[in-house]
Amino acid sequence: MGRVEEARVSCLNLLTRHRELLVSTLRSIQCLLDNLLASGFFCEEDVEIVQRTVTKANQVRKILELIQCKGEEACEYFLFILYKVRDAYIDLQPWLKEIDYKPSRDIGEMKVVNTDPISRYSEKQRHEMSRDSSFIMSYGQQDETRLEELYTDTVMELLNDCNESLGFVESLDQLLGEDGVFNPQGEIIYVMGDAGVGKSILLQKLQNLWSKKELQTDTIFFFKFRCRMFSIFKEAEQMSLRDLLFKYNCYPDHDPDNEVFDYILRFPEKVVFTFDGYDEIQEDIDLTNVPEVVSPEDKANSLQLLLSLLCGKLLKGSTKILTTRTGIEMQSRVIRKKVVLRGFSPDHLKTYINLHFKEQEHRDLVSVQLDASPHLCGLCSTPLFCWIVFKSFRHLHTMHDVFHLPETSITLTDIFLLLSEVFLSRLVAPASSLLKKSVRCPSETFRVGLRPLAGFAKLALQGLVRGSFLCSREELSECGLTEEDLALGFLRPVSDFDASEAPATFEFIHITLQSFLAAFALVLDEQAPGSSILRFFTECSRRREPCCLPLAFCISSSVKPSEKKPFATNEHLQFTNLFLCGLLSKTQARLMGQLVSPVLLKKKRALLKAYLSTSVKVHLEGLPQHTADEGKKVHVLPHFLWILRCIFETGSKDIAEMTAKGITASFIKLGYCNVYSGDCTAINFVLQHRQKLLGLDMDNNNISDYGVKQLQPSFCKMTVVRLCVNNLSDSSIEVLAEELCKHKVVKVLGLYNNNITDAGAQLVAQIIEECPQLKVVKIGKNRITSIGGRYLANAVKKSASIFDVGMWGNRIGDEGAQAFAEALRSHPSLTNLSLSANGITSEGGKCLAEALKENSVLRIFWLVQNEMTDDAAPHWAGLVQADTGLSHLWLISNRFTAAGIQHFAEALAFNTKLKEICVKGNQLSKEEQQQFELEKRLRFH
Ligand SMILES: Nc1ncnc2c1ncn2[C@@H]1O[C@H](COP(=O)(O)OP(=O)(O)OP(=O)(O)O)[C@@H](O)[C@H]1O
Repeated sequence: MGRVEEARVSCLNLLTRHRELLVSTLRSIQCLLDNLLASGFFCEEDVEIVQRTVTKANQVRKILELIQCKGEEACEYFLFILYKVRDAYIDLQPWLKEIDYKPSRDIGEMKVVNTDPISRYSEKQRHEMSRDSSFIMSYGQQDETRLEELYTDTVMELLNDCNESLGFVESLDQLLGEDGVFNPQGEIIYVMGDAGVGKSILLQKLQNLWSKKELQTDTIFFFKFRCRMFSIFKEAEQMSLRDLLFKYNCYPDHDPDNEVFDYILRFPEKVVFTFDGYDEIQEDIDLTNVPEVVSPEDKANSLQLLLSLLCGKLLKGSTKILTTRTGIEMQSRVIRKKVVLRGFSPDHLKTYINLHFKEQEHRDLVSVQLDASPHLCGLCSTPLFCWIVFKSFRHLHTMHDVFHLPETSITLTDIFLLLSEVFLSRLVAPASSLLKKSVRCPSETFRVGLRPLAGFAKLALQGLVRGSFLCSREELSECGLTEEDLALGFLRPVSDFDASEAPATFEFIHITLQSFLAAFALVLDEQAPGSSILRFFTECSRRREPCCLPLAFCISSSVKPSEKKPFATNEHLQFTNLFLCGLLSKTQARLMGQLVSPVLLKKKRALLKAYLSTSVKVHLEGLPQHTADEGKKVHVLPHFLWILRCIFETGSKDIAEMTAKGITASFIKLGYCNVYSGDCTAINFVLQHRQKLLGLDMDNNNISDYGVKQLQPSFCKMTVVRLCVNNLSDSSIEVLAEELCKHKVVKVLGLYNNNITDAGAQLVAQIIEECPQLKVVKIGKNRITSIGGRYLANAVKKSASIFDVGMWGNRIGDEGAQAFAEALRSHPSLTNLSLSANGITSEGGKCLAEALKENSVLRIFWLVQNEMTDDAAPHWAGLVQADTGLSHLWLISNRFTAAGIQHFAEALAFNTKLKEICVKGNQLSKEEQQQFELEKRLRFH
């Protein structure tokens, strides 16, 4: 008997032998019946017989009975269905594997149609998601762009739980994968980013890829939610998990036995959720009395369901991507990995220009204008602002033939005025092509559009005061807005899950636009007392702790949120303040003077000026200061940055001058303040008025080369320039070298963890050589090889001021080490040097040890994570024995064995100055390590 024949025989037998298993496990009966009928193994009557049988188990028994009567081929086809429709018969897959089921050639050619509810539901989701995600949101339903025609990658950085960089995400697949997971027990992929940086678009792209099966994942269900949607559900409305998934997302058709939901509960790892805009959850939900949801059947408040999903009380193991504005904190224990979006890099920006403008002429025009303005480039690194600028450029260019982007000091207010002008220009749009080349006159456009503009502004302000991003038709008409006004583009409808009626709920196309319009309302309001323009300043200046209460509540039910507004984030209010400053600036006086009484405008401007002139001083005085080597040092809060942004927006030199005077500290720490390149113009705007020298620590921000260019005029007074972890390339170092070498006041230069190569290292070497006060240089974790290492070592050799050099995590190798050895021989000032993680072997190590014997100044030396072996050990032991003055020697994680380490142990007896020598992480057993520690202790005490 041939193999095929054998297999056939075994199929029939198999069904008999494993009948019990099949009866107890088989689900999705309908799919079996559909295929057996379509293939002709069953007739209509067979199907009816099965369907007439009452319980599922009996239905399976009946099918088996019938199929076995039909013979071997039918039995094999039956198995083939189980094999082909994997998702529906997932429980039987291990069994098929165990019996080593392989379809015969004949059967393998037969058709199997997947009519299983689970697969159908997945297909339905893919279909709907493809439809919903294919276009970038429609602005005023006037122009839609296909996602794939405009989507451009952005910079995505992985962070650990302490917000330290773990590198960059290279592809969207990687976002879902294991890279950067710092807490495997955590459930949430936490994506943070500033306003308009592209969080929603990123999710949309993921959804689109999944819908086309182009995302590397074996998940079969995808549920997308916008967090602000949870405000649509009435507080009193109780719903179950099933409702949330099916009623408010996508309904499974033809699923009489609830197989889809059962499947989701059984295999949560097959489900992806995206929750967009955690920061947008509204504030007035009282969580205190809501019970924790742990059962998928229980009804609960929708927000409670959301929180239970997020922290894994429901559907544990499902993939959850949550986006939020930067600054909203969440407990690390529920976070699996953290990603921060940094916007467009210069290369991304180029790609985006090419996608956005089809005409080469426009591409060239925009590129030239951008190249001329690093400030504009900085703003355009935020995709939303970039989109507005480009869209306005295109629109105004077509309408008026010639249009240039605003040049030097374009502000965010300018950008949103431009967007409003584009929207309002629809009211004055030329009817004939003759008028097409009309002269652009923004004030006329705003004057004509004042009624709807004032209406939208009022609506925006009302929403902000209420803490709401959504508005109803009634609210629209209360603000005097008509159906036609909707077509201007400021608002878009929100799906309220009842497609049968005209949309009843609307939202502004972007929250930042709502903030802008709210500021407009504050300026336009002639009734309220002038001082009411400052209402949001007062609210924002109150210091808040980062909020993570809702999830604390989820993790431990004993924690009760004490604050009434647990989700509050005030960023949209900060934006309103910023736009207020812009609208009241002198630059906009002509435009605004046409819309509001000039007297009132003047009064409001005076109030604002008085407030801003003192606010930095007041803010700084309220912060703890301490005195360090560099003088009075203060670590500011992000609110400080907002004040600077506001001051820049006013464009007032007077205010900037007063602010600069108000900074009494000589060292400001702006680390982890979320400074992005566009902010550097604001910082520079104030700092250029400062007379005295200043240290500025801007480590761990998102400054990039554009930002450094913006700061150029301020470097002349900077004694401390700390720009670690800021995505800088060599072109930033060019700017620094030019300025720092010219002014020679710099004492500390921090460039750790950027993208500096040998060319940049050569420029840093120049700074070391030419700046006589420079003491500290941190340039670790860049891309410096032996070439750059040599430049730096030669510069260090010549410098008489430098005492601390950090080179950790480059690739200078033995050649670089040898150059440093030369520099170290009797160096007069260097006391602290790190050459850790630089690929240095025994060869380089020996040179360093020998050179150090002639140096009595160096105190601390780091050679951690290199590749030295035992043959270098006697040289280091010799150094220890020479008792040069070295107090700390770190040789952790090299390749010394116990034999090598023995040299150190012996040398210790001759040393009087060493306070620490650490050799952990070498090739020592636990006992050998303990022995060394013991000998160390004997010597040190
Ligand atoms: N990767 C991208 N490629 C092309 N355009 C983008 C990209 N990201 C964002 N945009 C543009 O910027 C606009 C705003 O982006 P998005 O709504 O995703 O920002 P966001 O980070 O969610 O902002 P917010 O926090 O204020 O809600 C988009 O409508 C789109 O025009």
